[in-house]
Amino acid sequence: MSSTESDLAEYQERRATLIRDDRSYRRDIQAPLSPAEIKAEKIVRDIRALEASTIWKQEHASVPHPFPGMEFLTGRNLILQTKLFKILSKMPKGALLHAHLDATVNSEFLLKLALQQPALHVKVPQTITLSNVDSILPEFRALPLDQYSNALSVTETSYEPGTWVSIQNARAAFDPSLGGPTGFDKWVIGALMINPTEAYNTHSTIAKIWEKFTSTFIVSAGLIRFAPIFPEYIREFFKTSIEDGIMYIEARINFLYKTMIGEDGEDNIPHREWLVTFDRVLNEVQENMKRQGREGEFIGARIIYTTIRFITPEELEWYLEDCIALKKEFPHLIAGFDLVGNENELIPLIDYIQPLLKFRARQKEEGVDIPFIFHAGETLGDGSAADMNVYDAILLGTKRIGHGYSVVKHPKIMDLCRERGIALEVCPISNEILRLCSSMPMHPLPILLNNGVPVALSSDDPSVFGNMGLTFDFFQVLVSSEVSGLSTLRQFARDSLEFSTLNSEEKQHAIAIWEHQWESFIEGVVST
Ligand SMILES: O=c1[nH]cnc2c1ncn2[C@@H]1O[C@H](CO)[C@@H](O)[C@H]1O
Repeated sequence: MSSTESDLAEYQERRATLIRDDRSYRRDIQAPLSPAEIKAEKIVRDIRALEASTIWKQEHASVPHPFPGMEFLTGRNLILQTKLFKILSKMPKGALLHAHLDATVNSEFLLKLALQQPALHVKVPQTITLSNVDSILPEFRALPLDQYSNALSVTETSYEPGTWVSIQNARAAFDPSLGGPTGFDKWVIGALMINPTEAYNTHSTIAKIWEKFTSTFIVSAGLIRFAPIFPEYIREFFKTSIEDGIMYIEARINFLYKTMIGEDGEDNIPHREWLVTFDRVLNEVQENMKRQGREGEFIGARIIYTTIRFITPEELEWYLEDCIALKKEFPHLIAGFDLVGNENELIPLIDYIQPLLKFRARQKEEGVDIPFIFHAGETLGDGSAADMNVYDAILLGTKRIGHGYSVVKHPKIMDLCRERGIALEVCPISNEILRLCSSMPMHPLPILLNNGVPVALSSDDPSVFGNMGLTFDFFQVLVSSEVSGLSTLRQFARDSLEFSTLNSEEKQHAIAIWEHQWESFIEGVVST
């Protein structure tokens, strides 16, 4: 070798060492790949490269500036056309660890469920017209029989503001100039979802998008918090999750309302009945899977108890006691406790510190174990109360962190997450739509991965964002990094089980099933 050749070789070696060192914390490069995985990895990377230079480079009438990882709501239709999406939709995803139950079922499906319920009524503060239809929100409620209304329409000038109209009537009589019944559906769906114009134009700040976001939950609560709909809603959530390759779920349920409305229209069904229903549907779905010989595809679901960060510390005590009582009665269902809502505007964890510390002691007395699984750091703030929530979540012993978007600002926290195995439930599409970043290449996920922080990718509120299942989030991540590949997605799926609240035996069982599914998936990729 001439001296320049040996210089070059030495340089290449130093370069490789530096890159290796820089990536040495990454969890996705630890396990060796099988020959089939190596092939599949290459196939997927080739397709990604091809689609980056075709689909994502072409002009499309409705997508003025396409690029891989672009704003989800604008790029969604293009994503659906890719081969990569088709492949990922078949991938076994492991567990879904971060989803708010009341935002998990396709909005059109929810509306269909609602239209079958004669008890459900709608009211509005003023007659709906062409000029206000986009800004007036429907309020839904199931009424007792003696309060059923025979008012016909919310679009007639004779409509008396604030009167209940049965949703079937309201839909049938929705004015033809507003699109008739289809116009009614469009109006309701628009109130249940965030559309691209809102996310990227009219509401494109964190404060404004949260206003719209929060309003969708108020509208949907009127439909979901109704005993005849609740079980069908959960059933659909499980069914569609299974179809997307999700085998286990830890769903956050909002227990802020202390009761649900019963079939008779009375608002008096307590939380324990909600859990009885959840358990029943879970068992039915699992039985059904078993009959089909598919029990491995759905090993279960649990609940993370949540309430909202605007209650007072005194009120929190009631919810913590409620959570303990539910855990005692349904130990297999309650997986953890969390506080949710817009961290930028609501009460920080530190203000709840007394009841939260007391919760630990109360659990000891009652002989139960309910881990905190806190939302924290879902913010752009640097040292803001929302950013500081990360410190309190860690000090309070959180098992995982919901979002943790601001964790990358805190090297010590990243070390602790890596060392103690505190996984982050990262929700890429949610973060982008809620305006923390404007596209996936701007998302801090690679910083977490390179620091060895365990990550479980999650969908958060798929019915509001339109990212049903986990395939869309996996897709956005895969097309936005050249380091990440199929083995990165494998690690997310595996870690979602590893950092779940399953006990070690259940985990082993789940991971064994998942590994089997993964092998078949890889075979499928290789043989296409
Ligand atoms: O990304 C999120 N961060 C914080 N809170 C959320 C998020 N998504 C939904 N919720 C909250 O959960 C409740 C419904 O269960 C809603 O009140 C909503 O504000």
